[in-house]
Amino acid sequence: MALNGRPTSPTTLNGSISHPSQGEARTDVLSWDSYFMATAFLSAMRSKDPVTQVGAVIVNRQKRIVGIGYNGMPRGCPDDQMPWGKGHEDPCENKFMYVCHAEMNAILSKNAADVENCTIYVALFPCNECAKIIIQAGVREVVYYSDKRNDDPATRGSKRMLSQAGVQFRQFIPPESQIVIDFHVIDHDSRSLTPAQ
Ligand SMILES: O=c1ccn([C@H]2C[C@H](O)[C@@H](COP(=O)(O)O)O2)c(=O)[nH]1
Repeated sequence: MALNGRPTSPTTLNGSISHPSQGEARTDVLSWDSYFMATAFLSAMRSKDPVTQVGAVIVNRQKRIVGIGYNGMPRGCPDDQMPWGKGHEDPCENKFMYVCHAEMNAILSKNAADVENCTIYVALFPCNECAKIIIQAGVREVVYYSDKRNDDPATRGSKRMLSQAGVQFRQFIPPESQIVIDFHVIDHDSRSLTPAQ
């Protein structure tokens, strides 16, 4: 079964289809791209933004995660005391004045000396301000999921800068329609992640 060319069966923690016998390695595991993009979306689930939740994950050349973030208020600015709307005539009453973007948070949270030559996985194509930070940090590749703002000046400017700076960008096309973590089907008592049969 396929939907828009994609398989419809969800990828679950135990793998979706094959059940190799013991002694054989599982083969239908998540690809690296799916793994990191799913992690970016998991991070986005922490965002308090009521409209758009963005997650970002930075991965080095050894496939290690060296930074992760989501869009949110700056440290020390309480979420419940900051504005989350965007329709106020006073810019200081709109979220845009304050929210730190996911990409910036991922870069600033790095647990490595730097993020030179890393890849950043992002739920949404980075805006122009994030592109500046990505370029200046030495990130060499952007993998994005949504390009829904491709007509916005912020996205057009971003693509212009990334292209000029030699930062590659490509869209992630998910090979699976879902990645499911269903705690109810995970067998607590088993040493494998295979649900109880
Ligand atoms: O590259 C980006 C662009 C935007 N964000 C964040 C900033 C805001 O919290 C939302 C966008 O809000 P809208 O109400 O959808 O305009 O997304 C980001 O983290 N990275």
